[in-house]
Amino acid sequence: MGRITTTELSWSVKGHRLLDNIEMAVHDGKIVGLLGPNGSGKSTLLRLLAGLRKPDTGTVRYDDTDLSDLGRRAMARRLAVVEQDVSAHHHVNVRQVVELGRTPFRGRFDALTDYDRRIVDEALERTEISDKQHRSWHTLSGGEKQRTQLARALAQEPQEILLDEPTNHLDIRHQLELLDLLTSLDATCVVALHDLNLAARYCDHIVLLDHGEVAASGPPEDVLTPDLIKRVYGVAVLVDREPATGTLRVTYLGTATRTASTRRPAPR
Ligand SMILES: Nc1ncnc2c1ncn2[C@@H]1O[C@H](COP(=O)(O)OP(=O)(O)OP(=O)(O)O)[C@@H](O)[C@H]1O
Repeated sequence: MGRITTTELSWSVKGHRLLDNIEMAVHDGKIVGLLGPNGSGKSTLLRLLAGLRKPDTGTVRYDDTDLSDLGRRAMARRLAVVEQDVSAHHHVNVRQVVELGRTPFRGRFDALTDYDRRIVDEALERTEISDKQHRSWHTLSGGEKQRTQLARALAQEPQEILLDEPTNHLDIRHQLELLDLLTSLDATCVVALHDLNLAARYCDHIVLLDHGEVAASGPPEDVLTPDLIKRVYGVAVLVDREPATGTLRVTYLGTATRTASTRRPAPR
């Protein structure tokens, strides 16, 4: 398990600040939810955390090491990324996609070891995609592709996982299973989500983004408040606790006037 810390992280495109002064600390084994309206910067932040974009200012640290000092292979051995738009895998089956998760641990021409195969089997089982392991990638449904990508990530045996809206193609059972699975892992997770109730139920901590800035950061009960949700999303909500489980519950009452942000809108 690893710790992820960002300090004064900023990123711009053509003079427009898309992320501004992001301060975030994700502790070992915790699940941090990235929330925020469309275009608020969730995917961009995940890309910076993954080292796929270089920040203009600020740092990303994994444990005590600056991301820029971690080599690509060292990163691939500890960090798994489950992206929103799953990349196309041509002429490969599900199992071969999941086997890619073992690449950082193998030499270029090395065959899979028994250990590799066992880890791949387990990843396929935990994501309930074993029965489709010989199916061609391009024949999968959106949810099956998403579960295969998660299996590839698990096959990496990562210390940290970054997930960009991993539930968006999943039916409700698989949404709950995916988040239960993340909870059961020995890994630190940062997950971009749109569903406030799933975030309330599964996240230890929430970072709420608005126009590339942190509007609020803290435990779900501090961030998922009617005032903040109205201000950031422009939606009136009722927040209470579900009587049987005591879980925080957000009920959408309707759209409301969104408090004007001081931020400039991102470029179109
Ligand atoms: N390379 C780029 N060039 C210009 N604008 C960009 C670029 N990358 C991201 N943006 C803009 O930055 C803003 C944040 O985008 P991002 O994809 O991070 O938002 P998001 O919170 O993940 O949104 P969604 O919920 O819709 O997935 C958007 O307005 C987007 O259009």
